[in-house]
Amino acid sequence: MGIGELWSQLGSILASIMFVYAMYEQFFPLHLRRNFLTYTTKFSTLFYPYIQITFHELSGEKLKHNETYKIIQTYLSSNSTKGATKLKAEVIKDSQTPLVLSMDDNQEIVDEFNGIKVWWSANHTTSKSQSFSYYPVSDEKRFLTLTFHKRNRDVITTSYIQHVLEEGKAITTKNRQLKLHTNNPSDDWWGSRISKWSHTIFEHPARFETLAMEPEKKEEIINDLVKFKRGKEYYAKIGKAWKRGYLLFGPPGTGKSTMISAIANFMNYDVYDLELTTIKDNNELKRLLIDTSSKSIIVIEDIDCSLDLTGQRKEKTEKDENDEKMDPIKKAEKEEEKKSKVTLSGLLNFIDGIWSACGAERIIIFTTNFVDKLDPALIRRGRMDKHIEMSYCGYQAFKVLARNYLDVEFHDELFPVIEKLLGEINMTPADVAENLMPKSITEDFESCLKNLIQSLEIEKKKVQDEAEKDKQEMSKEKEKVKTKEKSEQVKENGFTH
Ligand SMILES: Nc1ncnc2c1ncn2[C@@H]1O[C@H](COP(=O)(O)OP(=O)(O)OP(=O)(O)O)[C@@H](O)[C@H]1O
Ligand SMILES: [Mg+2]
Repeated sequence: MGIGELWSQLGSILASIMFVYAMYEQFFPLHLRRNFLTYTTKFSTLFYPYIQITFHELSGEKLKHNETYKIIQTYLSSNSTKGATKLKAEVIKDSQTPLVLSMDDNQEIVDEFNGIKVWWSANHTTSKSQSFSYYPVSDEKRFLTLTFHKRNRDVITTSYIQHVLEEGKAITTKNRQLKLHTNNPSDDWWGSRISKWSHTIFEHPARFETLAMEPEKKEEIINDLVKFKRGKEYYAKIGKAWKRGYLLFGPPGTGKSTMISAIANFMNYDVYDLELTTIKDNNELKRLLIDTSSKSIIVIEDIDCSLDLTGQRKEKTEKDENDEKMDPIKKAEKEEEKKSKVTLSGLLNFIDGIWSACGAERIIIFTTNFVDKLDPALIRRGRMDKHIEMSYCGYQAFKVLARNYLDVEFHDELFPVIEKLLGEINMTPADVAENLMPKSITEDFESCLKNLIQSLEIEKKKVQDEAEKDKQEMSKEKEKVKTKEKSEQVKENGFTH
């Protein structure tokens, strides 16, 4: 029997004595009864050296589930499996560890904080009231009791409870299954009953360890993210909303989307994939933002194709040139997007307007293939705090892919050849990865490396041929100019040399 339980039993004995006393109350005058009660209460608090705090499962008039109770339960579940002898198993929704063990009723566990011992017990009471109510009320009321010594009152009520809540929240976040949200077309937002976002479980396997890029650059991004995650006090101190913007830019297939997944897994954040095309106006954009949760990444992919944000300060010829380079799917999407009335200023407000500070710990990521074409206002520092270039595959990035795809760290003969070729040829990590992938289960790693070398050589030849062609055309062009100049000279002077 734990100390908390012992004292609560002593309390019940005292209550029984008082009950017996009440039965005989008619034999005692009122003033004597009052004095007796006052002195017994004083007596018990004088000698009872412990304080108890209870946390109820249901709270408020409508008996809603109490968030604090759940958080404490999560905190205790990581300790209770060690301390309690009777455990309760529960299935938790949206958790990576669906079966959670917690201490059963009337069990007690001991916790320690800065050398101070505290006791937690799980209890319940069963009410006998049968009153009719519109809100179905459970007869059983559960609560957790925290017992500690009076002398530790300050530490427990301030630091310890705070520590329990923070730890509990962190465990909940860690065990939580990540979600990928996409915005529903506003025509479907029926009043407030249909959610603005739909979600699915986010299970992308991308990690920073499997992301192919230069190690120093990767390290820099990881450090930036860690600093951001731990930056609650810092952001409060400098008076800035706790959010950070990343702009990922680079050619198709260099890993921008993969990087977003790696960031989500690393930070343990939900992803909100914002499809601007289905948003009718700035007001809808604002409503969507308000409906996102903290600890999340809001992503706008291919911002250059989203709306006409890029076209506002762009000359027509440049635009046409981009449209030609763009793949047909993106082009069709762009046409569709023109229906939306979201404007550049609406988007800027979305990023750093006054209501973008509702909720905290959020990362906003834009991706683009054409960074130079974006409106500078959209990507200036402070909005997009970090600009990350995702580039063609270098040797270090190739080594990561070779490890991922072939489990090979080095090859004396083939790695140096690949290093040289990657120095000469631009190939995206997506293409390198495709070449490294074994084409059959019998294909060995050497053959895959040779496939890559072959593709790089074909690419090199193509580049050389094109350069040669360009050179020839240039000299033809020069020749033409020369001949033209000569014939003009002849016309002017009326003779030839
Ligand atoms: N840096 C990388 N590291 C690991 N894998 C990569 C990397 N870049 C590309 N890949 C591989 O190539 C595929 C395509 O990459 P991804 O979709 O991330 O490119 P992207 O830059 O987003 O392209 P787009 O501009 O067309 O959207 C990925 O599924 C991944 O397998
Ligand atoms: Mg992408």
